Amino acid sequence: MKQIVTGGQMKLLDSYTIEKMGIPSLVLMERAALSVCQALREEEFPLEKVLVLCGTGNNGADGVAVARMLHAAGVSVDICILGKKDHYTEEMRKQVDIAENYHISFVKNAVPVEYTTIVDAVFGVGLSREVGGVYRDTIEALNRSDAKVMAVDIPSGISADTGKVLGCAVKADVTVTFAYEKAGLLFYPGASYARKIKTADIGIYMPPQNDFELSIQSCEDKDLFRIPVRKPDGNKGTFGKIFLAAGSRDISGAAYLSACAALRTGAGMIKVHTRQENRQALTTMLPEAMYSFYDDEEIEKEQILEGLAWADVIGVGPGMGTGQQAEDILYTILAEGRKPLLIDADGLNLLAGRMEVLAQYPAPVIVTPHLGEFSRISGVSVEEWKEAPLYLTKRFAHKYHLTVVCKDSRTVISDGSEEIFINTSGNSGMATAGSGDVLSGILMGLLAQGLSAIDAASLGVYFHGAAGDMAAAQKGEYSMIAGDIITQTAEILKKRGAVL
Ligand SMILES: NC(=O)C1=CN([C@@H]2O[C@H](COP(=O)(O)OP(=O)(O)OC[C@H]3O[C@@H](n4cnc5c(N)ncnc54)[C@H](OP(=O)(O)O)[C@@H]3O)[C@@H](O)[C@H]2O)[C@@H](O)CC1
Ligand SMILES: [K+]
Repeated sequence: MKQIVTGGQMKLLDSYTIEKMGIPSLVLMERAALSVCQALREEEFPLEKVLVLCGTGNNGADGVAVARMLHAAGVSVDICILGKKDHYTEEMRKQVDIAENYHISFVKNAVPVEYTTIVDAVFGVGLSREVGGVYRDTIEALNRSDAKVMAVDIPSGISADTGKVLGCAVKADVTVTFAYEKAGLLFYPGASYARKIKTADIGIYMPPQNDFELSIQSCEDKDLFRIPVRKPDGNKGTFGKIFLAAGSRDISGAAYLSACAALRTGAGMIKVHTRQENRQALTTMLPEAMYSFYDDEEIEKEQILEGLAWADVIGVGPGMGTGQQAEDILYTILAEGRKPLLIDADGLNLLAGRMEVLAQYPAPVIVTPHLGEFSRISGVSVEEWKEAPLYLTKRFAHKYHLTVVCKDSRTVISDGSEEIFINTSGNSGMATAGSGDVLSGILMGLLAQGLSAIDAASLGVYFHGAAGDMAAAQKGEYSMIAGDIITQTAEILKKRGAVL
């Protein structure tokens, strides 16, 4: 698991390290600048003629230190400072004094096209408002040049908290970020502006007890090993039983993908409750599942109650439609279910405006809305969510005691506690029909094997994205389809099994 921070949190960690631990600010800065110089070499930046563009804060001071190190190594480098002298931080003043002692060239109006490499040290985590005036003109000229661009800490103009472009922003080729990745480097469009991210250890201290309102985490490949080990003496019951209400008249694809993904993730058994018309298709495509069917007459409440009593995990929604029967099934499950419950797709649309009914549910509930559905069930507009994705997801999860998987290019997962997750696996090829049904199946499969709701959700979303990345590597982002994600799920679990 990787720790991610907001801009504000990073500033607190900087101050804590300097004031409480006693490491001088200039020492941190020296390490920061060294890591940028090292990355310039590792990434083979063309260092024939380098421009370091600096702001007046400590990001600018990092830049001046980088220029000094390049100069000392014999590189031809110019420093251009945007902003007034009286705005310099103490560190910036100091770095400029040192650079002057080295007789480094300072230029007033840099022309970006004249350089082979540009180091962007205009704004870091201290960016506080829209970028305009000379800053905007210079950043736009930089983006038009052919120079290779290295961003110091974060591309200038990107919000460290949301990844939004504040007015305009530097398009970097590589970003060296200090101590921890900033949330704004993960969320889009920030992630596209940062391109390749390298995280440098500069000696920042993370106190064991901090007062952060949010502890932001991001899963990594090694977290896949937290998928439960398979007991050699286990039987079908050991690996969990799922009751899934899915599909509607002649719509069987979503039910198939979800049920298949749950079984491929390792669930012991699944029973699908669906419309009579799907019988032939589903029993042919997935004979491994069990089924109960309903028709026009009634939703077969007895069969639902039997399924709910039998199952360890309940799922509702994929391809179910929003008609009266779907609503009756959902509300039967909400009234009678006693096991962890996953609500997806149409199940969520049926809940819009009535979220309080979930408060009575006696076991953990996971909801998996995409951003549009989240907006419908929470009343938060998509634009509002983009301004504060972490806070708004957490607030909603906390209000209704849910585990929320808010699906977007960077899915956010929260159970309302201070620990919140941003997912970084996956690709645009996964924006394909049925991909969400596969995710719901994976989450049910992990719940069935005993993971808690937040572990199943955070790990399952990462797992789904990792399988999607493998599918894209094989089929390409254009051509991959949801079934390919299930195939690759199996490949990942095969490797996981082989390590045991
Ligand atoms: N010792 C440390 O703390 C360490 C810090 N480190 C580095 O410091 C960075 C953080 O430094 P920081 O806090 O000084 O903020 P920074 O990002 O330079 O920007 C603030 C400046 O920008 C200005 N400004 C803001 N928005 C603006 C706008 N839209 N348009 C115009 N101006 C705008 C703002 O001006 P003001 O608001 O005061 O007018 C202020 O002058 C961090 O990212 C890392 O690189 C590392 O070296 C490790 C050790
Ligand atoms: K920067």
